[in-house]
Amino acid sequence: MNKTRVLVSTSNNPWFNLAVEEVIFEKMSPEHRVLFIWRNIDTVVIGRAQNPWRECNISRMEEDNVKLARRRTGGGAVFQDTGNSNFTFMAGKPEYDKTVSTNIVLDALKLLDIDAIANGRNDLVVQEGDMLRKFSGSAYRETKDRGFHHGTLLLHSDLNRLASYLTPNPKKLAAKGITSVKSRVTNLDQIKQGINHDVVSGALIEAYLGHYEAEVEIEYIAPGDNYDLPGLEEIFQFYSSWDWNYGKTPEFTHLLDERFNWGGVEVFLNVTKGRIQDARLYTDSLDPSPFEQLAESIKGSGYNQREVGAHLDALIASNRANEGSLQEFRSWLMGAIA
Ligand SMILES: Nc1ncnc2c1ncn2[C@@H]1O[C@H](COP(=O)(O)OC(=O)CCCC[C@@H]2CCSS2)[C@@H](O)[C@H]1O
Repeated sequence: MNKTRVLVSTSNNPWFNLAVEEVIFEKMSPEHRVLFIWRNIDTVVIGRAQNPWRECNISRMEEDNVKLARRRTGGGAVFQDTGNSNFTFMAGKPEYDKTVSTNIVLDALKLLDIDAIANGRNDLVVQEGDMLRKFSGSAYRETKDRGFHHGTLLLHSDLNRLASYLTPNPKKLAAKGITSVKSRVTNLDQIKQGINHDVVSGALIEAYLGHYEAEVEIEYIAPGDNYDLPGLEEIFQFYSSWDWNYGKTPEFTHLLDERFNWGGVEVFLNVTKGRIQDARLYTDSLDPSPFEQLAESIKGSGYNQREVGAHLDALIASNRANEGSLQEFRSWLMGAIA
C-alpha cells in the first residue's frame, strides 16, 4: 500500500470533519503520512481549554446559526465559513515535523504566486502595505508515536462576521483557560484574485506530493459514504455534543451587577462543566426573597439563556406582586449571560 494518502472531505460540518480527522489520526499506521483537506460552514472553532463565553459572542452565534466546535488541540478561537480552508498534516514519529508541513504550505502558496511568511508564533502572514496580516493559524497534537499539524487558510471569508463572533459581550469573568491572541487578519484573495478552496487544495496537494515524490489517488470523504473509518459515528456524536463543546469549559465565575430603580442587584455564578454549581444573589431591594429563591433554584441549571430563563419564568409566575421588577431583572440577566 502507498505510504502517502491525500483525503479531501466534501462535508462542511465541523463536528464531522473533526471526527474524521481524529479517526484517521488514531487509526493510521505510523508508517504512513496523510494530508487531509477540509472546510467548515459558519463555525467558531475553539481550543481544547477555552471558555466559549469569554471568547465568543454566543447569543449572536445562536441567532445566526453559527456552530461552536471545540477541538482537541490547544490555542485560540478562529471563525470559519466556506471562505476558509483547513489542512491537516499527519505523520508518524520521527517523520512528524511541523517545520516541514509549514514549508509545504508556504511552497503551495508560492505555486500561486503568494509570498507568505511564518511569523514565529503559529501564524502565517502576508505583507499588505507596511503591515503584516495573518491569514492562517495552526495548532498541533502529538502522541507517543505520531503527530499532526492543522491550520486554517483565510481565502475569502467574511471578516466582519469573523470579528463580530469573536468579540464577546463585555463580562466580568474570573476564568482560567487559554485566551486567544487577536491579530489583524486578511483574506488571500486580497493578494491573489479569484483564489478559492479548489485552487488552494490543488496547490497543497501538488506541493505535498512533490515534497515526498509520491503519486496517489485523492480519496474523497462525505457523511454516509461507505468508508472504512471504525468508530466514526460515536466520535461524531461526541464532537457534536453540548458536553464537549460547552461542558468542557474550565471552571469560571461570572460576577454581574446592575442598579435598577427598585434596587441594586449583584449576582455571582460559579460555573463548572457549563452548569451553575453555585449562585449567590444580593440585593438592597425592599423584597429580597424572590432573589433568594432564584439563587437556590438555578443551582445545577445550565449556564444558558434557555435554562436560566425557564427558572426566571417560574419565579415570576409565583411572585406576581413583584412581576414588573422581576421582568426587568429577567431581561437584563438574559442579556448579560450570553
Ligand atoms: N479562520 C481564521 N484563520 C486565521 N486567523 C483567524 C481566523 N479566525 C480568526 N483569526 C484570528 O486569529 C486570532 C486567534 O489566534 P490564536 O493564535 O489565539 O488561535 C489560532 O490561531 C488557533 C488556530 C487553530 C487552527 C485549527 C485548524 C483546524 S480547526 S482550528 C483571532 O482572534 C483572529 O484575530
